[in-house]
Amino acid sequence: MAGQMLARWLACGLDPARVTVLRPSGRAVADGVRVVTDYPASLPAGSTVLLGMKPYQLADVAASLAPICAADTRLVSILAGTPIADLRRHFPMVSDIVRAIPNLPVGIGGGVIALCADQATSATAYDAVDALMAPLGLAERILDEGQFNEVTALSGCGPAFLFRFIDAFARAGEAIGLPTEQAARMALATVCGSADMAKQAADSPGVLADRVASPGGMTRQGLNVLDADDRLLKLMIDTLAAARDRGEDMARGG
Ligand SMILES: NC(=O)C1=CN([C@@H]2O[C@H](COP(=O)(O)OP(=O)(O)OC[C@H]3O[C@@H](n4cnc5c(N)ncnc54)[C@H](O)[C@@H]3O)[C@@H](O)[C@H]2O)C=CC1
Ligand SMILES: O=C(O)[C@@H]1CCC=N1
Repeated sequence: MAGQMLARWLACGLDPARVTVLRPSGRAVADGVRVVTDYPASLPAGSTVLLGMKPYQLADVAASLAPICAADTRLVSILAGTPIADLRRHFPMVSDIVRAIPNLPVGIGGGVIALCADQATSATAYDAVDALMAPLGLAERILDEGQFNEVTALSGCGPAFLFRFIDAFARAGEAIGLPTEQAARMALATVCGSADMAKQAADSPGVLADRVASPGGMTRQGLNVLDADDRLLKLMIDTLAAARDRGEDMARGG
């Protein structure tokens, strides 16, 4: 995930010489970006540190990273299910901490980045992190951190659910008799065109769906299947709730 963010920042003109990536593998990241496998003795003044490892690694990483952070270090965490209070416990010397949840399309500038900060983080630092996210896509401030697992389920995990939908849509086309490749191509183009249209339309997607349906026609018959007993809605609610609940487990150390 962090690699996608960095790729977009670099594509938008970030000077690679200003970036250092710490990754145990030491594998190169991008031209001009320094990769290290161990922590430096100190961080440059006013550094912004992006935590992009797995959530369960927080304590291990903090044990080495916290001692080299200073009061002017700015910390941005993308660790799912990891509350700001946990970050504060592991990085007591850092005052500016922003919790963020990006999603994978940030790599092409079409992402969604949820942001949250507590009262200890300065407005200037929060604004700066918000501005940093601007080239990645839509940055949304979440006022109540208690909703962060819900947000993560919707926008952080969302691309996976939508990719699964596109795949199922294409396979359904194949199942009713279309050639595999053609069904995949047409399904994806239909999703992209519909998403673009929904973005530009004054009406909600719910209204647009009804507009496709000619009275007594084919679309209505299909919508009746999706709508019966709120089948699709219930499936989406169950999907997001399961993802949200996992975030709550992770916040409890599970
Ligand atoms: N995959 C996604 O769409 C999203 C992921 N996240 C969060 O991003 C984080 C990473 O997830 P992914 O990118 O999916 O996993 P990943 O396995 O692709 O990336 C993990 C990264 O951590 C680095 N790493 C491993 N051990 C480390 C250590 N000891 N110190 C420093 N770096 C270390 C690895 O080099 C690797 O680049 C997680 O905390 C996840 O919750 C948040 C939003 C969306
Ligand atoms: O699966 C996960 O836990 C992370 C959080 C959002 C997307 N990937």
